[in-house]
Amino acid sequence: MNEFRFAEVDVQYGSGRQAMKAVDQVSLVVPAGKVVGLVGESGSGKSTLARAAVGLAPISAGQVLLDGVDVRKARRRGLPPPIQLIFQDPSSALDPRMSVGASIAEAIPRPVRRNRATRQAEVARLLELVGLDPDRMAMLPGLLSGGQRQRVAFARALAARPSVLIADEVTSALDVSVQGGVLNLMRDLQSRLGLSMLFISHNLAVVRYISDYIAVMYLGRIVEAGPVDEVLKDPRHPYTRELFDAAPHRNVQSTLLDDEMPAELATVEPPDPHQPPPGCRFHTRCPVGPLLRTDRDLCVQADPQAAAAERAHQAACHFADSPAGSPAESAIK
Ligand SMILES: Nc1ncnc2c1ncn2[C@@H]1O[C@H](COP(=O)(O)OP(=O)(O)OP(=O)(O)O)[C@@H](O)[C@H]1O
Repeated sequence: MNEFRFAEVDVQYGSGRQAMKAVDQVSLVVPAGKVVGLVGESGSGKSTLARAAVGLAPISAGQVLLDGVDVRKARRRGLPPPIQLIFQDPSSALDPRMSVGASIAEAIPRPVRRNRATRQAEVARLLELVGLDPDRMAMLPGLLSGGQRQRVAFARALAARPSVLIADEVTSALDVSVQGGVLNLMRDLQSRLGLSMLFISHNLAVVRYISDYIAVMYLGRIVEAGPVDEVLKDPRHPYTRELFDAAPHRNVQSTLLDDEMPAELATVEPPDPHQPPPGCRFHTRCPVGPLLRTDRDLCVQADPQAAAAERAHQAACHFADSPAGSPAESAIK
């Protein structure tokens, strides 16, 4: 089991004129035991979605479900949190004045934690699981390297025996030389423990390496999702293509429509998230719809939704299936 799902989730910050939906109607499935990579430019709402899953950002509509059950119910009942979020900066999860062992022990469920011997044994097991010598349990986190601290943060996350891990840019603050080791550890633990994982990263090569599926976020919405190789090979949303074009690893992108894409569009600032554009949110930056002059109104007026909720590879673009031709009926709400 362990199917993890965002069902039409909204997250709103502020109220009145300051109100802003950082996450808007997001539906996304992480199939049991699989990894979904979540990408999108800065400010698109990736971290907000992650934080909403663990109760750190306010869900104003929709639900986060684990095997069909609203995770807020488990939190209210005081059960061990089934979803664990690991941040970019491991220091935020570790108290610098607490030993590594004490930090991990704090997250161990009460029945195991209560007895000193079982607690120590569990801490040692968790440290070994993340490739650290159990002797390190007496050390303060400040004496460890960045990579080792991130491993301790994993151990602490795993102490609660979660079903789902959310990793938010977990390797981006690390030295390049240790990033590979930490990534391999994550992938190994995820498959060995059968965890479902949402993996947020700016690095497409890393996402491709670790993920089974990929979801692309733009201005609070998921605009494209599907099996990672399929989406990387044949991105159907113009935003996804632009994002991939900007990536240093050009082998992940399609050249579809490149000829029609004015170079300066890539530098256009994203719209104000307090006032997202009507219709398709990407139309102010999009090189496709506006070029097909007769259909421009469609992009400005109609909000494209991904076709069928469970379709394998989907893109929320009126022209997703027919970029140079007529609008794709199935993609229109
Ligand atoms: N606590 C908050 N209060 C108000 N607005 C917020 C808060 N946290 C984030 N935002 C806003 O919500 C939007 C989404 O931010 P978020 O950090 O989720 O994006 P992101 O895709 O994770 O970006 P990055 O890749 O830079 O981490 C942004 O416009 C941001 O300014």
